[in-house]
Amino acid sequence: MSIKDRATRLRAAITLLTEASEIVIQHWEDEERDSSTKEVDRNFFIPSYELFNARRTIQGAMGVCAELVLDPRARLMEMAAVYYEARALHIAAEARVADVLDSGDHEKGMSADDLGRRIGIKEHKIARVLRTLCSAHVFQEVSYNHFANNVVSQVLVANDPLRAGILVMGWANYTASTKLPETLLDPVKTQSESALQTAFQAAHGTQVGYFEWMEEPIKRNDGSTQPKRELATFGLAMWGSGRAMGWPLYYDYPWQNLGSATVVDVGGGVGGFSLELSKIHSNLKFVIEDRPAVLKQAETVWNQQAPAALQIGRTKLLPHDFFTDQPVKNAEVYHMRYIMHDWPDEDCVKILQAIRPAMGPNSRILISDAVMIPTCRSSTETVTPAPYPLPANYGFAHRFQNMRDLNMLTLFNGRERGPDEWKELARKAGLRVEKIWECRGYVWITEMRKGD
Ligand SMILES: C[S@@+](CC[C@H](N)C(=O)[O-])C[C@H]1O[C@@H](n2cnc3c(N)ncnc32)[C@H](O)[C@@H]1O
Repeated sequence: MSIKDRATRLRAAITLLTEASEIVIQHWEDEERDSSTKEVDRNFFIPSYELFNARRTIQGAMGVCAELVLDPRARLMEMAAVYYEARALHIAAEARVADVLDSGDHEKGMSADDLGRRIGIKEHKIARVLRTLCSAHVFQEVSYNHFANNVVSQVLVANDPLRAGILVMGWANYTASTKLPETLLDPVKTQSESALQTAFQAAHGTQVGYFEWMEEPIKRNDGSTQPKRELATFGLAMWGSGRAMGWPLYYDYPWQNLGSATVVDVGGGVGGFSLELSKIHSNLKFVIEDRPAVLKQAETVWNQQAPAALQIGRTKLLPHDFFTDQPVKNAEVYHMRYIMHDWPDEDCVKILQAIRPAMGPNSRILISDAVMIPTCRSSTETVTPAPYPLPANYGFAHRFQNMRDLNMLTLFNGRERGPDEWKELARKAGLRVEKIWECRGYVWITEMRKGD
């Protein structure tokens, strides 16, 4: 790239940064004006489309600046070590550091000594873990060796679902990721599309799939058994990551037009998606389908959060294996969040084919998963690309989707899919993609209808 091209790209990125920053500042000012009348809960905040675009533009422009301005060798070395940031966050979540700091003096912070004593980690070690996170703008060091929450770490306070989401990424998933390089470089395994020949099986020394493995109890030395921590935490983690990454799903699909329709939440887990949706749209009815062990947890969650829904039958819990015929016929919605990305194509087609015969003329399948967009531009784009000089998918703003895609590859030989891949899956199952609903977050909704 010539110096002239490089300068043109950098200037264009800075112009985007400046313009998008003004939109963000305008939004802050509007929010400050409104704050006297309504309080904003950060957990449930949804940006306007303008703010959403400004945010991803800023993130994308930061990526262009990193590419053009930073020393490439140093950048690669930094990237090779970035998993330590994830480890540091994991430690902070495991030890509930955000909650402990919240119980102390918010202005002066808590000394590493005091914090270390409370959480059982030696003082200089927790200080270094937290300083790693402070450099990444999570937590703040208010004076030397004194730490407090910042606007980012504050969202972890009293937030068990979000904490669970972080822990699940850091336990079995992280361990599995250590075997991804050798699994991809193995001449046999690299050709496999099987959910039973992945880095996950190699790392955990098992023959079974992720969900079955989770349900296998751990044997204690005295011969007794205990459930895996992943099993106890997974449902909560899905709820937490759904709240963190997928809140716009409730607003960017016209649920309000569905009246008193039935939403069948296929593989619905503890029903986190349905629970939140039920609070916003009070006429919708729900059937949550999953494996029996998970539905036991769902019962506990619903009894705590919305007991009346179970009592009056507005929400039903139905054990169901989604590879077998869908038992609820003619529902308006068959919804699947974070299901299809867990499975290779062949299995996804089977899951869709098992629903299709139950569908009536007004039924639709709604798939809540990421929609992958390549970094390059093409002439047949179905999704509006980011402005020049950003990569078509906003680059840095698409990194989490790419990381999740690799997480799916690691655990299941699954994948996050792009528009053409969704169309192909639908076609193979006798369905068609009606519309991809672009939501203001990491997860979008792909709507499928019967193909005929
Ligand atoms: C990634 S989680 C998503 C849970 C839920 N949809 C959500 O978003 O919170 C995948 C879910 O699929 C369920 N699952 C896996 N295999 C299944 C099967 N054969 N039949 C029904 N559910 C299954 C798991 O128990 C788990 O709850």
